[in-house]
Amino acid sequence: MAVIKVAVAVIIIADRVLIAKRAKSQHQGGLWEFPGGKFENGESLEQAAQRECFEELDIIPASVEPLTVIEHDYDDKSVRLEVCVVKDYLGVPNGKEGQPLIWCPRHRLSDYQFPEANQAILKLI
Ligand SMILES: Nc1nc2c([nH]c(=O)n2[C@H]2C[C@H](O)[C@@H](COP(=O)(O)OP(=O)(O)OP(=O)(O)O)O2)c(=O)[nH]1
Repeated sequence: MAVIKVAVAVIIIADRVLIAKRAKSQHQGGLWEFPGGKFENGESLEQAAQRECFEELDIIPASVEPLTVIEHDYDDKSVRLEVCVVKDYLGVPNGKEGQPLIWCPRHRLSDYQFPEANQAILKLI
């Protein structure tokens, strides 16, 4: 199975993390996620995270720090999540694709359901 390479941005400001709800129609739909999406040709993690944050949220990350890489096989897809932490950005976050957004206190993240691959990220933040 081809591995889908995904840039994932964990946006943390004042101990709150920005999470978004995936649309029902998407892979892993209905679950909460960290903003991000598939890499385009030749992009670095910083470039992909900046593009996805702008496309999905109307913000431009100003600091992008690599956090980890997670490889995970779902039944129907294999993903490689390249995860970064964003501690500063330009703009005001807005769910441009109609996706619900929540600034979740870090200690409340366990109240939300994330895709299985995210468990490894949740342990690190
Ligand atoms: N963005 C994001 N994707 C995640 C997370 N956890 C996780 O397993 N994924 C998986 C779900 C999808 O299979 C893949 C991301 O694909 P996507 O559909 O969001 O990417 P995209 O916005 O570029 O997609 P597209 O609709 O433009 O095709 O990574 C996460 O926290 N954030």
